[in-house]
Amino acid sequence: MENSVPDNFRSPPRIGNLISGLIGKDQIKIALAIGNSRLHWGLFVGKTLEKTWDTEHLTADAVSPLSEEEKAEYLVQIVMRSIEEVSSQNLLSLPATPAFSSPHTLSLVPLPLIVASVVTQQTAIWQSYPNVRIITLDQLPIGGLYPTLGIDRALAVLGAGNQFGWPVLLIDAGTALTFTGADVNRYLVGGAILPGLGLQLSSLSKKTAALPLISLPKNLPHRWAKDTAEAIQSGVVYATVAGVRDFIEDWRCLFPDSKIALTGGDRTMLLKYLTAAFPDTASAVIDAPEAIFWGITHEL
Ligand SMILES: Nc1ncnc2c1ncn2[C@@H]1O[C@H](COP(=O)(O)OP(=O)(O)O)[C@@H](O)[C@H]1O
Ligand SMILES: CC(C)(COP(=O)(O)O)[C@@H](O)C(=O)NCCC(=O)O
Ligand SMILES: [K+]
Repeated sequence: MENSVPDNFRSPPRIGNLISGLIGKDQIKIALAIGNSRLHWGLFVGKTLEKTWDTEHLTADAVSPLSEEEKAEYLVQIVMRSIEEVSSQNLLSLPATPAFSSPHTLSLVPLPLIVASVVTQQTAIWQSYPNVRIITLDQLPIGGLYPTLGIDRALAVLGAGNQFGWPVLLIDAGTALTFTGADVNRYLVGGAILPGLGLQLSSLSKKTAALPLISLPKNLPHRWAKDTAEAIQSGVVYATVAGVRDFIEDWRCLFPDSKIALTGGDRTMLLKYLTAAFPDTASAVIDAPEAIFWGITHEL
């Protein structure tokens, strides 16, 4: 996705026929969950989540020179271009009807956008979108939230609880690795935050003279490494899975029948390591890539 003002910014955007037909019907809503690494998009038709995808953050430099009107136009175009990109990959499994051929100018009919963000600078950019709603903690049907809790954590635990049942522990393997647990009354029990797998690796290389930037291993590595890259992988992976296991097992002592759901960009790798190291613990974990969007469903 473009990160600067597109060349053809002032030209009318091209719209897929399918989508343009649905716009007039007021059925499509776009959810944008802004994490610390990237933007997470969800396309809803009615209350059904049809598609999710990720893109990069927008840069403030691309947006700040624009007037308010231009910002609005630019953001509408960003949304539509993004949808076009994913829709060319077989976006909507909806039946096409003749009504879908009616032309719309998107700048006149911006799709409703619902934003949940933990990145203030990115929130500020999206506030210029003409038809935006920003979800805040006080709107969520979940008790015991503290004021600085990340909206991503609150929505994802809500979504996982609604989908799988309560109590629930939601583990988000994103930029940060977070645990968020709620009881049978949809009341926040509490949680924890540590650096995510990617962040552990990048911070080691950024804050040391000798350590290179290493990527995550494809599988559970050897624990007792004899070169630097493998030593970093071992340290990060074994310490993280041990910690994750400890949080899960402690939660299961408190709530033996609880569901445990895993989301976030590193969830597949984390689950692979956990499965190899602690199969019993891992077998209780449910893959839930869309947890935050299930939480947003409630807000549509
Ligand atoms: N295509 C990708 N781009 C960026 N990060 C990715 C990608 N695929 C997997 N990841 C992993 O996802 C992690 C970030 O998780 P994500 O849930 O996207 O973060 P956030 O919600 O905090 O923006 C990174 O640490 C990285 O290892
Ligand atoms: C903990 C987080 C940084 C996680 O963000 P993410 O990794 O999903 O981008 C975010 O939820 C946040 O800024 N939380 C505020 C502090 C709290 O939840 O207590
Ligand atoms: K996240």
